[in-house]
Amino acid sequence: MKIAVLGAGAWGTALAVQACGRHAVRLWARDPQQAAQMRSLRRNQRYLKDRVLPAALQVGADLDAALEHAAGGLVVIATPMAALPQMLAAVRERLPAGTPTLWLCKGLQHGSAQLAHEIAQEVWPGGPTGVLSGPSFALEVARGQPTALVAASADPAVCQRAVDAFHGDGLRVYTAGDVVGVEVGGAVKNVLAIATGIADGMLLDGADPATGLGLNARAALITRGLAEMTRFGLALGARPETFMGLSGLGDLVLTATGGLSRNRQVGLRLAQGQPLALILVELGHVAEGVHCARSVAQRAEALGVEMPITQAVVRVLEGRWSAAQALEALMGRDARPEH
Ligand SMILES: NC(=O)C1=CN([C@@H]2O[C@H](COP(=O)(O)OP(=O)(O)OC[C@H]3O[C@@H](n4cnc5c(N)ncnc54)[C@H](O)[C@@H]3O)[C@@H](O)[C@H]2O)C=CC1
Ligand SMILES: O=C(CO)COP(=O)(O)O
Repeated sequence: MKIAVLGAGAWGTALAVQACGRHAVRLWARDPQQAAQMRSLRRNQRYLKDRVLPAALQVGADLDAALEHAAGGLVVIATPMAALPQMLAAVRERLPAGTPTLWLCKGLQHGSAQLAHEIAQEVWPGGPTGVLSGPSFALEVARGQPTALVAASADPAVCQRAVDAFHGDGLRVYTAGDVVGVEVGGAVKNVLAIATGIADGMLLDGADPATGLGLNARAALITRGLAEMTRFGLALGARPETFMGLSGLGDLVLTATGGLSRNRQVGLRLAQGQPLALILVELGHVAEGVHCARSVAQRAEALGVEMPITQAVVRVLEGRWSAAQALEALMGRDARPEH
């Protein structure tokens, strides 16, 4: 199969590397200098430096050439959420016959608070599109470590194309029809990973500094966070079982507890009092939870859905609350039935 991966960050590079053993893969980087460096060093020095790029992987900065390569095969949009509308518009314009297209980004659009498939409905109505999500740190996939993903689309043929492209060689690709649920899981888990990072980074008198507020607190945040994610998703029309799957509980556990998570790292450093702007510069990668926390909170509020952990993360990100104030607010809420 001919595959174009649009976006040469950590995740796009990892999936391109994974697929190029069996398919003709072309990886598009928006920066010509980065593309040239990747071709000469056979490494993505900026975003995924630990993995040598296989000789078979083509890398370039010509978007037209990448899309032409993928005609009739598969397009994978691997940019952050912010670039999704322009990427979808490019695919629609340059591949008018319609080539199956998946996005990997996890979030809600800043401002409009739209999920990815809602953007696609506007930019490319009826296009053969879907989402590929699930618990997957790029570095582990690039190293060939076992990983399970889920491809979701209203069109089963798009899911099948994702399976044909990526299933095998250490990757399992499950399929689903619940696009809303899969996208909500991927977006909200990033916000919750910031929350657990904050909790794990806080210092409490008499507690082990290595575990911050403690393991009990972390488990409570993950569980109550899952309840928030599920409430929000159900209000948007998702199916409850999706939140027990790879893109819900699976990705939440990975990102909230895994040291490789950028969103978790943001939380850990916020708890130490570091300024957000500095954290983001030093991170050098996108942390989607930072960009979408406010959109999640706004959309939840409009739907009448309570998301107290998300609200607390928004206030900490915006500098309106310290980590200690967020803790006090969450622990001070009235008692209630669990379900
Ligand atoms: N890194 C990971 O382990 C995983 C990441 N994701 C999601 O995939 C998306 C991309 O993440 P990463 O590759 O890790 O990010 P990254 O920060 O490593 O790289 C982002 C890439 O997108 C490019 N980019 C940024 N703005 C762009 C624009 N306007 N137009 C074109 N390209 C643009 C950058 O040049 C860079 O190549 C995010 O939504 C992330 O949440 C999903 C699963 C795993
Ligand atoms: O989505 C991811 C893993 O599934 C990556 O999470 P981070 O963006 O927090 O690193």
